[in-house]
Amino acid sequence: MGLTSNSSGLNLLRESFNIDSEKANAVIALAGNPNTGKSTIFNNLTGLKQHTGNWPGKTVTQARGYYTHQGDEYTLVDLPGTYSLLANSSEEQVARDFICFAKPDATIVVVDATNLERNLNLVLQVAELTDNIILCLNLMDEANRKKIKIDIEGLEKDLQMPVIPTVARDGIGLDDLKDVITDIVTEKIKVEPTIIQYSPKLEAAISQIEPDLEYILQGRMNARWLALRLLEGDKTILESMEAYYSEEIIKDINAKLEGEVKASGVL
Ligand SMILES: Nc1nc2c(ncn2[C@@H]2O[C@H](COP(=O)(O)OP(=O)(O)OP(=O)(O)O)[C@@H](O)[C@H]2O)c(=O)[nH]1
Ligand SMILES: [Mg+2]
Repeated sequence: MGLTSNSSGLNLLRESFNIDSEKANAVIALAGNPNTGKSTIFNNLTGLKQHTGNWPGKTVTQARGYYTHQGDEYTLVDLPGTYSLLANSSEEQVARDFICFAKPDATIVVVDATNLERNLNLVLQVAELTDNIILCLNLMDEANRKKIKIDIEGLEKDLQMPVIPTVARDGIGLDDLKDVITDIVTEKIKVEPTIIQYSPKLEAAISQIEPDLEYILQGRMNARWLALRLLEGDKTILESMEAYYSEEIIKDINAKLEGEVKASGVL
C-alpha cells in the first residue's frame, strides 16, 4: 500500500479539487475527446444533484455530482474534453492533474464510436496513468446508422479493459456502465490495461529511471508514466507535483534523476 492509499492524505488531495472528503465515497471521472457525450452521461447519472464551479486556479468549468447504485453513493466528475493528457492546454492539464493527483477510483473514457481510431489515443494515454479504466463506446446509434461494425469483444481483449457500448442520449447502456463501475470500485474485477511498448531505446531509458521513481513515489503516481514525462522534458508535471506534493518529494526527484534522465541519452 503506497502513501496515496492513506485515506487522509488522499482526501486532502481530493479536497484541493473540490471533492468533498466528508462524503468519502468512490470518485469516478469522466474523460474523453470533446463532444463524445460525457456531459450527457454525467447529467443522466447525477440528475439534478450537480454542482458547478471552476477548477482550482483555472477558468475551466468543473461539474461534479452524485449518484447512487446498488445502495452506494458515488461522486462523479465531468472532466473537460481533451484529445490528449499532455498538458498542452488548461483543459488537458486539469484532466491530467485530476487523474494523477485526485486518483479517481475509476476513470471512464467516453469515445465516439464513429471515430474510434482518433479517440483511442486518449484511451491509451489514460491507461498509462491508471489501471482503473473503462471504455465507454458512445454514439453507437450513429455508428449503426453509418454501418460501422465494432468488434467489442475483440476490443476488450486487445485493450484488456471493460468496453461498454452506449447511446447516452437515450440512456441505453448506462446501467451496464454503472454495474462495471461498481465492479471496479468493489474490486470484483481488476483491470490491467494493455500498455504501449515503445522503441527499445526508450524502453531502456524507462527501465533505468523507473525503479528510483517507484521508490520515491511510493505508489502516489504511476512511475512508468512519470518516467516518460521526464524523458520528454515535460516541466508541467513537475509544477503540478510541486503544487500537490511535499517539497521533499520534488527535491528527491530532482536530485536523483537529473543525472539519470540526461545519462539515458533520450533527451
Ligand atoms: N446520436 C447521439 N447523440 C448523442 C449521444 N450522446 C450524446 N449525444 C449528443 O452529442 C452532443 C454532445 O454531447 P455532450 O454530452 O455535450 O458531449 P461532451 O463530451 O460533454 O462535450 P464537451 O463537454 O464539449 O467535451 C449533444 O448534442 C448530445 O445530445 C448518443 O449516444 N447518440
Ligand atoms: Mg461536456
